[in-house]
Amino acid sequence: MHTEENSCCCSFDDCKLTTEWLLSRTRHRPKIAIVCGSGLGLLTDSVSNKQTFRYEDIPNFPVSTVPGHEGSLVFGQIKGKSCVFMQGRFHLYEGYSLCKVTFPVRIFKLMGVETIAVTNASGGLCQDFKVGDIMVIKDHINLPGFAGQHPLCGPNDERFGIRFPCMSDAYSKDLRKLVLDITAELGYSNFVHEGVYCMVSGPNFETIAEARMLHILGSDSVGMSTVPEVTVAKHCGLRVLGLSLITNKVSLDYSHEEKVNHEEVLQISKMRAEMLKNVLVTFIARSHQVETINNSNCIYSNAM
Ligand SMILES: O=P(O)(O)O[C@@H]1C[C@H](O)[C@@H](CO)O1
Ligand code: HPA
Repeated sequence: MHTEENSCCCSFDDCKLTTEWLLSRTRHRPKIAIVCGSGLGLLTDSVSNKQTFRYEDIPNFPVSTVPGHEGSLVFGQIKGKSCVFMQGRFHLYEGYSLCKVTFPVRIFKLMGVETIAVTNASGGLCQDFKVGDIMVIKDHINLPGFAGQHPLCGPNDERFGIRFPCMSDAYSKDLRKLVLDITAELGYSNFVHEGVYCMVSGPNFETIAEARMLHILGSDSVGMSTVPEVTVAKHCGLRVLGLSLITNKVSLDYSHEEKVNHEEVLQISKMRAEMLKNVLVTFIARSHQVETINNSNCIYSNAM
């Protein structure tokens, strides 16, 4: 039920205030935003002219509570392109509403960002995937959304986007093609796949029966993030790229003895972050090759 109490804590005015706060403190005007998944904060290593804001210092921003999520917004340049990195994201299981979880995406939109690259760590359900592989997300299943945990529930603010956004093309086909070309050029093709990501709320990892169900439903990997951010990004007309690092194989078999844990997820992420960074650096340098979309969803058209 929608009441004042559970109404959106991130109104357009809240977003505007945060955006103006940031724009008045940085000269960077990024067109690309990158969300770093668990253990993937190292993706900012190649950024020059860095300017970092701790989340706790930014008005209205949530703070990171999960190990492997540093909690900083990093502005800078990669190959001359202005970008902004979320070094650490927010999750439903931390107790944040999905409105808070996705708040930074709307800030990026209001700052003038056009493309968002969302990364995550996930468990591989597809039996062909190996630990350390990269999955280019081609589609997702919003499992919490089926149960009403959805970032767009509540009054719709048309300044961000339309009431009933289409999600059949949430992950830009052109950006996916660009990344597949880049990974081929880098010689990574053997461990890069396209696939479907399924979001669960977490924080527990899946039971065997749940994992089997997700696999039958068509999920190639499972994780606890990304989908709300992508949904809000698509709602406000951002171009989306999603990259998932397969940090563990999800067990579909009761005889499987290995037990997944967050430390292992972080360890694999850190091991493979360099590879993902090479992909993203080239992607940032070349993303202008893909035409900017005609943003028909969002009437708030430019940075302030
Ligand atoms: O932020 P992401 O989706 O990369 O984090 C994954 C999902 C959980 O937060 C955590 C489990 O180890 O990693
Ligand atoms: N399940 C859910 N989330 C995850 C996993 C997993 O196996 N690995 C990393 N994030």
